[in-house]
Amino acid sequence: CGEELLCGDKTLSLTATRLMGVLNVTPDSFSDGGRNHGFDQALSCAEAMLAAGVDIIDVGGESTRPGAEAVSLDQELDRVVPVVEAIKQRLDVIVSVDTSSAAVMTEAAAAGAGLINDVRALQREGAMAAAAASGLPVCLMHMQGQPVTMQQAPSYRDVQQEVEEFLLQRVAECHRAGIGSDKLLLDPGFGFGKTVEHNIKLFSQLDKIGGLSYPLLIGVSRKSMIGAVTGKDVEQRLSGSLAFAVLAALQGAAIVRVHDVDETMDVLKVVNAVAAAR
Ligand SMILES: Nc1nc2[nH]c(SCCc3ccc(S(N)(=O)=O)cc3)nc2c(=O)[nH]1
Repeated sequence: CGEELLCGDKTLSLTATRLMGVLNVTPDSFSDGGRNHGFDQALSCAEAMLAAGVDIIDVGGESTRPGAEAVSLDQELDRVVPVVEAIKQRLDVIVSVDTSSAAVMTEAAAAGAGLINDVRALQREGAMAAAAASGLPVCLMHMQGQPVTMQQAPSYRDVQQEVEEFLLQRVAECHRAGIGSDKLLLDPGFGFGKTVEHNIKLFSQLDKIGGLSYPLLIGVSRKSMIGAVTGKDVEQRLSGSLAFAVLAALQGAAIVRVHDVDETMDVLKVVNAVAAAR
């Protein structure tokens, strides 16, 4: 895959595994017990993440955890756009917008977002055109079903093959819309319509998806697959999350998406230092 990603007015070097910090601006985000990230809290959180060394801050206004209800477009716009704008104006960091809605992509791009992170891989009405018009790089993620029901009965013939086929299909659609390969990242979507077994199997074969020669974005931080393996609940999943971050980086992930940025930054510095010495 290319060595650099053009993210609006900033470039992201992909020669080492990069860090994306999660900034939930939803009242019921899954990992912080619903502590409502108001505007001021969001900004100070963003500052702290930048101080920790994150390369990207991912701003999401729709909770897409299992069982999450849909959010209105206006709610999402009100939550996301002011935060993207403020971070862009005050901090020197790439802002990604975690959205599936065309209008949020357009508004966030105008407000300075440098990356579109769509858990629905541009399948919503108008999303493909909005992403193409923004000129921004896009992360295409696999999800089976929709958040409200996706964990009820996930099933695959061959999870790795089906996720790969889906992502390649979305890549072809992007090419048809004029979004070049240099603007695409792929993501298997851990926890999005998959059992723990599906997630672990998928994780063990990351190199096969990475072999598609697109940069991979990996998001397993604090997810239930860690809980299943360690027996720990969501506040106690730091060690498990760090282990998965190391394993993702060792398998060539371009970006890891995490909540615990301080700790993961140190882990990636160690992994990248050893990788660079090879
Ligand atoms: N590209 C990308 N964007 C993402 N945005 C999110 S939000 C997480 C929603 C969630 C929470 C918890 C579980 S669970 N049941 O596995 O613990 C699943 C999904 N995640 C990702 C991800 O991975 N990639």
